[in-house]
Amino acid sequence: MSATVTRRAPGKLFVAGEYAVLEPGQPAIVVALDRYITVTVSAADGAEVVVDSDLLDHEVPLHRSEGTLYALAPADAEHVRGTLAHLVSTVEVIEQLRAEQGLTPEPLRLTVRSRLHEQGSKIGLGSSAAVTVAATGAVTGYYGMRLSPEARFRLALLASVRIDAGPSGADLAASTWQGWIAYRSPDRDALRRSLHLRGIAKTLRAPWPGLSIRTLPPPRDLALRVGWTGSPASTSALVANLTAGEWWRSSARADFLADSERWVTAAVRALERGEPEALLHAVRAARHLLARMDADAALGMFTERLIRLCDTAEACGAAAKPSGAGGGDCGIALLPAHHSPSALQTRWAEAGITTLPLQVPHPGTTPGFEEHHAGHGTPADPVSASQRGRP
Ligand SMILES: Nc1ncnc2c1ncn2[C@@H]1O[C@H](COP(=O)(O)OP(=O)(O)O)[C@@H](O)[C@H]1O
Ligand SMILES: C[C@@](O)(CCOP(=O)(O)OP(=O)(O)O)CC(=O)O
Repeated sequence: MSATVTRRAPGKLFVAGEYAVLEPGQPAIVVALDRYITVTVSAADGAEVVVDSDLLDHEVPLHRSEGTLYALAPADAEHVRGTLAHLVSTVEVIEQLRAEQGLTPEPLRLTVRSRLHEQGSKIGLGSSAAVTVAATGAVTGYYGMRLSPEARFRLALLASVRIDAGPSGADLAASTWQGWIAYRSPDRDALRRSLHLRGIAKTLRAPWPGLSIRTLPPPRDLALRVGWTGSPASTSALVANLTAGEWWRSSARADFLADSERWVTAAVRALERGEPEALLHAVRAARHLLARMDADAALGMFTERLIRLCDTAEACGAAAKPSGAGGGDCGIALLPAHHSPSALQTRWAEAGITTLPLQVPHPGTTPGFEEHHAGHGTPADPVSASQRGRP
């Protein structure tokens, strides 16, 4: 009998700095929420790797060839680079790291259960990050690799970058450390090049200029409320539109980045100093900045429903904004303690917005994340970290 390892990782929302954080070194604030994806790894039977995800109606058996996973059944090939892409890339990255150290892979069975979807539809809390972080923890745990949270975060970002160097990784940081996080992204294109040129271990150990991750105190005297528009949005389509458009190459982008840095920094300072009024002001400024960018770039971030979500929350005394890429998904409101959450919930319901009953989990208390630590620079050396064949 082999050991079974289970890890869970939470979803997240952006508080400020979305889009700007795509630029290496630009800051954002993200927050983890208490809806999780759980990944369990055990010994596979009948195939080298078997994936059982609740996004598919059947298990997918895979085989390995030179560090890459392939579907055994031709009909499953689309899933390997589609629905299962994040899981598959995570396993490949970890096994390639082990291969660089002369360690052979084991038969693996991955079982994935998500609370980040409702009736097969994502609710906009970052399921790709949660599944990648949970799978990184479960697979490295199964292989007996004792890695720091930063090493696991870096592995998760490399798994993500192999699929698409676009995403900033802020969601992976929130999912890894939980609580409120200040994040600046590394250059993901450079990481991708480094993976090709130098392999996994050297890339993990190298400095990642631009990357910074810091835990923040939660806001004082303000409640975070989450409103769901009910319509899923495609982050990758919105980001692709923005980066392909004229605005991306205009001077307006540089102004946007400077203003975003200013307001995210103000929000970070307000959190650190426990100044609710300053935080509300910064969140409102971040909303208006995004609205201007949206109009200038003709992006489609602020849908009618997201505007209603924000305006209704403001009328109830909160500061509100869309969270993340927009175009649907969720918005957030920071509601001063002396205002009624039930009044906001009622007004949101009248405006067609569902209040999601979410809380921010306390950092470090969730099984699977041993430390409440976020740092800069290089992680604990993942290569010399103790590794066994199987626990
Ligand atoms: N339950 C799950 N099982 C396997 N993979 C998942 C699961 N949930 C999410 N994923 C991965 O995350 C991807 C969704 O990412 P994305 O479209 O960016 O949504 P989100 O905004 O929720 O992150 C899926 O295509 C899949 O690769
Ligand atoms: C535009 C962004 O800065 C924020 C997107 O945030 P979302 O929360 O919309 O993303 P998903 O996790 O895919 O739901 C892109 C990024 O940071 O990668």
